Amino acid sequence: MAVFTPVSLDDLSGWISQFSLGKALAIKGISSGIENSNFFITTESGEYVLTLFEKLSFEQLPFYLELMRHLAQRDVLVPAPIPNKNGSIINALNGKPAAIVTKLEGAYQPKPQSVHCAEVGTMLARMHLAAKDFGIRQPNLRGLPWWRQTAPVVLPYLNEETQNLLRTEMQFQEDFAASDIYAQLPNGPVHADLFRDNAMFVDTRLTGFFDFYFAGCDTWLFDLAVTVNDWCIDLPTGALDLPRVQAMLDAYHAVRPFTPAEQQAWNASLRAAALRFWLSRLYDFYLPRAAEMLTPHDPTHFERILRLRVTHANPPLN
Ligand SMILES: Nc1ncnc2c1ncn2[C@@H]1O[C@H](COP(=O)(O)OP(=O)(O)O)[C@@H](O)[C@H]1O
Ligand SMILES: N[C@@H](CCOP(=O)(O)O)C(=O)O
Repeated sequence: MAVFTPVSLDDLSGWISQFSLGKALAIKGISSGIENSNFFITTESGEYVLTLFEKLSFEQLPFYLELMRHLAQRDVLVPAPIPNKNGSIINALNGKPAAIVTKLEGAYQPKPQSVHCAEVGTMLARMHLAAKDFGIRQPNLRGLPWWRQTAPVVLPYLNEETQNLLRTEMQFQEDFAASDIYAQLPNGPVHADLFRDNAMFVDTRLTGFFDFYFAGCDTWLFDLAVTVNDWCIDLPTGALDLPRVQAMLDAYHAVRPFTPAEQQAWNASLRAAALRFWLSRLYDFYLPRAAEMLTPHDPTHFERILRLRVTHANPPLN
């Protein structure tokens, strides 16, 4: 897995002349992508990542790529899209919209420690602040309206007790989204999928966040909750690891202090973040797309996390 649309060095050599990157020297498919065709490319100017978008269209892509450009220009560590000589960052290659972005150094950290979580907390807060004045607005396409559509579709596949959990949580989240507290939460463009496999490290130094293709406008707290629910847990049980949670929250707070409304909304946001990925994993598990070649992610992981966030006291925001 998986390069869906092949690109040869010959294909690249002609196409790359529209950029000021010099001649193409090498191209190598990246096997780990699941949505797009990704390649490491080497040109006379250095190493980059080339992505051919398999599902997102020319009309949909500007939100994601312009957001990355906006963030990179403000020194947030994200891949910077490279413009062609006309300034365009999205250009057709082999029939697909394509983009070249800078290559982040390092590798993803499968077993993050507090030091990694602190780096992520700092950069996440910087990213939220830097995205505040981004000009394009798109809602989180995996937000409450999508949960409303998806919950009834997956419910028939669940046993009665699990159906109850899903129904109860949906109602809880409807009430939360309609509350005065929710209306006071700061929001803006967020990554919305900042799992440990979407950030690169060299040792303990964060080199950047990538895979912005679930980004959209949502509360900053939701983004932090998604991140904590993946980076700061014991993977087999889903239980929060307090030192890592504290490291991430402290680092975030030092850049962008939490508001009183956020302190009250933290628990509900951790639950919302668990629900979002439980639903998408249930959907992919029970209703896989026809051409899907992947083993779907385990939905019970986020069911466990949701149950824990509902029943256990979660560390507060300070
Ligand atoms: N800018 C980048 N710098 C370095 N590596 C990258 C970059 N973008 C993607 N990659 C590598 O490509 C892999 C697949 O990228 P990803 O965005 O997850 O693809 P997909 O959206 O197809 O799932 C990542 O796991 C990472 O190893
Ligand atoms: N992080 C999500 C899956 C999103 O897919 P990605 O590989 O493109 O990040 C999950 O774990 O369910």
